[in-house]
Amino acid sequence: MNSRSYLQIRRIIGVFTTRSFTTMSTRPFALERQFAVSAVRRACALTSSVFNKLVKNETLTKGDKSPVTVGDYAAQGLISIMLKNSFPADPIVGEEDAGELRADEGKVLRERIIDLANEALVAPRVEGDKAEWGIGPGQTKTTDELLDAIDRGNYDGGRTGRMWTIDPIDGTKGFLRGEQYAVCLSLLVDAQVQLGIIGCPNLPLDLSNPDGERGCIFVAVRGQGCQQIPLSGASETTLSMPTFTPSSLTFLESVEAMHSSHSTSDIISSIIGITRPPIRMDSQAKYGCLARGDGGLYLRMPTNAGYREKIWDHAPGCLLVEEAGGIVTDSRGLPLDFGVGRTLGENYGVVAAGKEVHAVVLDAVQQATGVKAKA
Ligand SMILES: Nc1ncnc2c1ncn2[C@@H]1O[C@H](COP(=O)(O)O)[C@@H](OP(=O)(O)O)[C@H]1O
Ligand SMILES: [Mg+2]
Repeated sequence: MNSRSYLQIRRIIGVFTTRSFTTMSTRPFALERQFAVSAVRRACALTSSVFNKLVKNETLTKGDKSPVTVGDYAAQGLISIMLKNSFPADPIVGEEDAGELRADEGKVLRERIIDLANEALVAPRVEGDKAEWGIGPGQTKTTDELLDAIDRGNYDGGRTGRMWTIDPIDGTKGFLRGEQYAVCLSLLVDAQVQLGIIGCPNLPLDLSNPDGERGCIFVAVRGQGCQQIPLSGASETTLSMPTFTPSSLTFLESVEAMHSSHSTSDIISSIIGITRPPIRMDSQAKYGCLARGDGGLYLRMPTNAGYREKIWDHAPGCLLVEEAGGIVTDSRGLPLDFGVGRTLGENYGVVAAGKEVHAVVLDAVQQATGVKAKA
């Protein structure tokens, strides 16, 4: 066989295998999963670039949150543009809206955001990316198109139909500290999370080796398990939560004591007999870590009775843990309800743990907080 016909055969095989994976797959939500991995990978590259350009190399005045604002808007714009091209009928519950950017005072931020979003949109396509998603060379968008895309995140949520949630930079405080943050996306159908995905550009693949390789995507489709995909391009692994005894648990919790009461977690921990110090980490990276076996327990105990948890802060992570074999409830033992609207409604905290220990932990949570079990 001459080299030309060999190359032609290789091309045909290549086309056939790509098509058989993307369009002939019968797995539910196969296209959505492929899309979500592509969108989150691109958004992770964007947020890493924001960190390197605007946080690491600029002297920020204390309290200056502009880099995270730029990253938040640009990443939501990027994902929303891709969603509009891919699943145009699906509404979006996104953390950001473009109101402030449209005002004259928003001009400087707006220009930075448009540049960053366009830079991310035109980056070359990699395996799994589709041109029809609006990505690749030449796919720049105008300012109005991007602002409109950001504003597509204003859906009110609810109990019926398909909808996506976007948290473009979850763990904004961790992002600014150069620690953990996550790009989070989920697909809900009739208030059930069917697909959850979070990209964690700074997360060590192995928490016990913090100087080792960093950066991964966690993805789960309901009924299809939870996988970890290294951002380096190495192949994915399926995750399952190991079995813990109550006293062998280490609990994961927020770095910010305003987001989750450290003192309540301490009381719960001593009731259970946990002796190890907590792993404190920003963002939904906690759910991904729990799914892959780090710690065994994630506690989020309310600090402010008036605060309503947002659905984009929990929908993706919740499915990751459930698909890895864990249980996620509130402090009453009820499943998190993603059908109330943009928030989880009444705030009763989050208790995420392995099947074997969840009941013991829940009992300790109820003793410590006085919250009553479900009727
Ligand atoms: N008082 C409060 N109680 C609980 N969560 C809060 C809160 N104030 C803000 N948050 C949420 O906590 C998220 C971060 O969670 P964590 O502490 O686990 O990193 C924030 O997401 P953003 O960083 O996307 O704004 C924000 O939505
Ligand atoms: Mg968030």
